Amino acid sequence: MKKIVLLGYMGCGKSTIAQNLSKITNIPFLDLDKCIEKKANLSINEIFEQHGEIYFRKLEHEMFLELLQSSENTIIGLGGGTPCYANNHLLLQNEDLVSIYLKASIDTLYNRLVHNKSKRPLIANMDEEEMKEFIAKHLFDRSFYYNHAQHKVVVDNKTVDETVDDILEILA
Ligand SMILES: Nc1ncnc2c1ncn2[C@@H]1O[C@H](COP(=O)(O)OP(=O)(O)O)[C@@H](O)[C@H]1O
Ligand SMILES: O=C(O)C1=C[C@@H](OP(=O)(O)O)[C@@H](O)[C@H](O)C1
Ligand SMILES: [Mg+2]
Repeated sequence: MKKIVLLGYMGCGKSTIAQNLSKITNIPFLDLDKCIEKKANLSINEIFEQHGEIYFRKLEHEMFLELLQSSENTIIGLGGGTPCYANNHLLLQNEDLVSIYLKASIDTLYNRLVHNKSKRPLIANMDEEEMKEFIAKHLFDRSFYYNHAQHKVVVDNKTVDETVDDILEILA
């Protein structure tokens, strides 16, 4: 069994879907952000505030490598920016893993993130108008990296279970 890596923009459902996929498959799930928080003993917000984004990206790259190098079978939920720094996108094409881009539209992302921004330092201080514009531009910039995933699942208008089923079909 290969490691399963879920990627995509903030709010596309990486953490939620990884957790549910884990319940169904009995494959343990690791959230990259949670692993970074545990190792640094700081929340993602605190890392950004106290050390800045560049430092966070360094920790993120190191933790991604660490998780990939472990021999354990796992489902890994990345952070939204993980594929976009330190050439992490090239690791998505490694044959030892299955990488899946959870693709969501700007509207889906906006509707989820507008009520869920406080723990996401990149958008935490934006008003609604700013956020919509930011997501549109940022998603466009990042799509190049997300498109390095081996597989893509469109998540718009799907329940968690429906998205999990789509992933199970890829893994079958
Ligand atoms: N169909 C769905 N699939 C995934 N998440 C959903 C869905 N509908 C609503 N949500 C909500 O959207 C948010 C997705 O956030 P999260 O799983 O943390 O995404 P990510 O880790 O990609 O940032 C959660 O609050 C989740 O409850
Ligand atoms: O898109 C990003 O650059 C980030 C996404 C976050 O993860 P989620 O996508 O799970 O919110 C977290 O890693 C950090 O706030 C930066
Ligand atoms: Mg997450």
